[in-house]
Amino acid sequence: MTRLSDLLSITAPLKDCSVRGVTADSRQVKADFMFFALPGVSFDGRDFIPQAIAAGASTILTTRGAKLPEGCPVQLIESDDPRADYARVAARYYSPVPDFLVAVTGTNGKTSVADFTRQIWKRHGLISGSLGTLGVRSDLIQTQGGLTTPDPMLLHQSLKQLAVSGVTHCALEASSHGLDQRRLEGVHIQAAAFTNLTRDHLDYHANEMAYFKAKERLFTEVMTEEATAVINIDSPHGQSLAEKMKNDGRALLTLGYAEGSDAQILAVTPHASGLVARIKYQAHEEDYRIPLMGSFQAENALAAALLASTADIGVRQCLKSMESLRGVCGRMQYIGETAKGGAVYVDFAHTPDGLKTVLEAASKHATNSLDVLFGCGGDRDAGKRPIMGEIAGKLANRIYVTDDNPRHEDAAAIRKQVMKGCGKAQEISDRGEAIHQAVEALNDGDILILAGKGHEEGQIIGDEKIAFSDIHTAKELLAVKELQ
Ligand SMILES: CC(=O)N[C@H]1[C@@H](OP(=O)(O)OP(=O)(O)OC[C@H]2O[C@@H](n3ccc(=O)[nH]c3=O)[C@H](O)[C@@H]2O)O[C@H](CO)[C@@H](O)[C@@H]1O[C@H](C)C(=O)N[C@@H](C)C(=O)N[C@H](CCC(=O)O)C(=O)O
Ligand SMILES: Nc1ncnc2c1ncn2[C@@H]1O[C@H](COP(=O)(O)OP(=O)(O)OP(=O)(O)O)[C@@H](O)[C@H]1O
Ligand SMILES: N[C@H](CCC[C@H](N)C(=O)O)C(=O)O
Ligand SMILES: [Mg+2]
Repeated sequence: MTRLSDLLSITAPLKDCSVRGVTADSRQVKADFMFFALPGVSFDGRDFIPQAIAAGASTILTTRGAKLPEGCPVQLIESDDPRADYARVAARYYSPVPDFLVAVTGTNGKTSVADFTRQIWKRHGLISGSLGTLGVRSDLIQTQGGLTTPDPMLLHQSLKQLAVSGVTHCALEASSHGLDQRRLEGVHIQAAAFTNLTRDHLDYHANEMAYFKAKERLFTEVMTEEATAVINIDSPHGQSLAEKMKNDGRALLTLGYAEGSDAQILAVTPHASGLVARIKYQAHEEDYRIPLMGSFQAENALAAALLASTADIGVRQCLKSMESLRGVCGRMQYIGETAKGGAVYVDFAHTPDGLKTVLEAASKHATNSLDVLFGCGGDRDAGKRPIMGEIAGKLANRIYVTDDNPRHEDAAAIRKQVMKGCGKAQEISDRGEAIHQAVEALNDGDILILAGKGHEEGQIIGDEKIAFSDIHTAKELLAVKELQ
């Protein structure tokens, strides 16, 4: 039985009591629960304090200045940072967790790096897992994802489930929302990686600097003092973060094309079935055959190798393991070829830089036309839409603008904003129909990238999620057999 004193330090007038559950959602409260009343984006959790009390909450933790009804027997705890307290309490509520936890942040590449890190550990005989956009992944557990960095209670519940199943090493994705909302406070992060930072989520963060500052928290406030920072220094933000880590005397491993990186990429040569990356580490140069499509994957694989090495494995051994990596679901995933010889890939590019990166990478493999099909999600950064249109206009030949997850926005209005950037595109609202037309148009040597939805198995329209998958749709069109 959990006691309040197991979850936080209590001093008079607070009294110890049993806690039968912890939640930040009044609708989940039951007798003897601890309720965290958090001001949010759509609601203010403090408005639901009466409901939580009626449902049986025995303790409420919220912002300073909150008042409970006169004579109410419920204990009130005031806090300067109730979200951080919520996460720390969640961490104490669920144990054990895997012994060695690392996290990955950055605009693009988090899922890929987390998954590759899990794979490299496995290769070295460790029982490993990953947790993020794809959900929870280990040899024994596979659950669908919701948020990239889940709500603290779900996060710690998942970490416990992994630990109980034997997982000792786990890589987590740290989203900017998650870091800003303190979802990772209380997680014992022993190494953290930074991939890159480009435009995204400016609907949520005030500007790019605020977006970066949220990501930076992983290194300056969340990871442990002794943790190693693994930083791709090819972007200005990566450079400045690495500088900061150095000045603060933190353990640091840098990577990238940049001269002076601890692990420097000297060249990446694409091949029909993958890449050859020439990497310099401690004055020694070596070619690694990485069986992944898209030259950007060399950076992700290298970040994963360095991150995995922080668990006391030699860097060189981890670098060698890049040669047995498998692609990640929905990230530059090869689906198949049409009868005429056009190749189809599904990718999760949903940011301007992601789209540019994937199209540039694919152009190295296309001997004929490079085609792209994409849309933009609703209730997300609208400013990126015309920019993505422009990028497609510059880098692709046939362009199909279609619906992504419109959520609560007018899908036609979203498409119009994308089309502003690329007049030459065909606009086809129905995504299934658009994929059909795009596949039909392929000729020998063409490459088609279906971008933006990757692994997703649904399309969110309003509050509804209808079953839809780019992967299944394309496989059906190409008559590729599903392995299940
Ligand atoms: C903008 C955002 O990030 N919102 C997240 C946040 O919601 P919030 O705290 O603002 O919640 P709110 O709905 O305003 O409600 C405030 C409080 O009142 C409570 N409440 C509400 C109603 C009620 O009846 N009773 C009650 O107690 C809520 O539980 C909450 O504690 O905290 C919630 C609980 O953890 C999340 O579910 C919710 O994610 C929403 C659904 C979401 O779509 N988030 C996306 C944008 C997100 O987080 N994405 C990132 C980025 C991915 C990437 O890098 O690309 C991710 O990590 O996935
Ligand atoms: N290192 C990279 N640099 C630029 N673009 C990348 C990189 N890695 C992946 N991408 C692009 O971003 C897409 C998403 O990759 P991934 O899922 O690994 O990123 P993520 O950061 O986890 O995304 P999310 O924020 O949605 O969780 C890929 O499908 C690819 O198009
Ligand atoms: N983690 C990203 C995924 C976006 C995927 C894209 N399909 C969309 O819906 O915009 C987000 O929540 O912004
Ligand atoms: Mg992700």
